[in-house]
Amino acid sequence: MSALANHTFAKMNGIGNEIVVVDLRDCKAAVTPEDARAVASPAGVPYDQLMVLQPPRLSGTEAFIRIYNNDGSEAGACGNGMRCVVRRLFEETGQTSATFETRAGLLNCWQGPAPDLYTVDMGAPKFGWRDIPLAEEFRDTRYIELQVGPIDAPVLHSPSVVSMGNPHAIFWVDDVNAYDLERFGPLLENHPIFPDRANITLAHIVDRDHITIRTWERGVGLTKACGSAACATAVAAARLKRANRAVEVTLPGGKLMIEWREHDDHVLMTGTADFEYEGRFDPALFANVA
Ligand SMILES: N[C@H](CCC[C@H](N)C(=O)O)C(=O)O
Repeated sequence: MSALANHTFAKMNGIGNEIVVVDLRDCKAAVTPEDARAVASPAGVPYDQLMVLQPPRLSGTEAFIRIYNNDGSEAGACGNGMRCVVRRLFEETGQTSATFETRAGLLNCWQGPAPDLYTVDMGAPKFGWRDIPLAEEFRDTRYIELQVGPIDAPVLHSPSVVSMGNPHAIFWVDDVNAYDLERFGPLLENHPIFPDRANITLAHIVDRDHITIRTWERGVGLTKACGSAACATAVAAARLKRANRAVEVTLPGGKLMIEWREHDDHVLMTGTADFEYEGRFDPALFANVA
């Protein structure tokens, strides 16, 4: 029987990124990729990421969080999902700050700078080709040799690559809506240069304080928002010296404030998180899951 059968969940969203939060801290069983796919099935609850709270493994942390994409794959980071988890927990407990463990490391989160805003310290970005990871060595990950379209007239080319606990490729363009991301997204997500696949973002630097993005998410597809992509893009733009270290990022579903802090190299992501409804998983959903 699935750990999720009959369990309650919260359907939330982080500026349109569809999130399901499940608290399994009272339960030893873990969620499997098959469970995650069953939840995403037509009879289930539509989501981009399923955020599962498991019992804490480290003292001082609230939970060990596992993050599933709707294809059942697991992600090391999900910025929008973390804000949803944080809002849910803070409303239950009255806390205003907390630390969580994810596969990518420890995340400090707090309410603020306004009551409806939540900030996640996403940790330090990584730029090494093995860290991202890339299949072969690239010394300068500010631009890598990768393109789609005709060889002498590429449609998209030379992305910046960054790990925010998950892999991101950012293509710099003049208009994020001028490209068929549904067509190029899957090609780039699954390109052999990305052994763990990658989240694919189109980014337009409006000015030094403002960037617009659109993202094809690994394991999901087009989403209204991807928090870690906003972080990766802000960092990549600052690294190219084309934007300030604190920027506003506009995504199809809303906006996020991103700051790449100088003193500790950490990236802070601030935005809203919305609660939609609560439910209980129908055990029939998992009938075919071993
Ligand atoms: N929506 C997420 C990212 C999900 C990550 C994922 N698609 C992957 O890396 O596999 C965010 O707000 O950061």
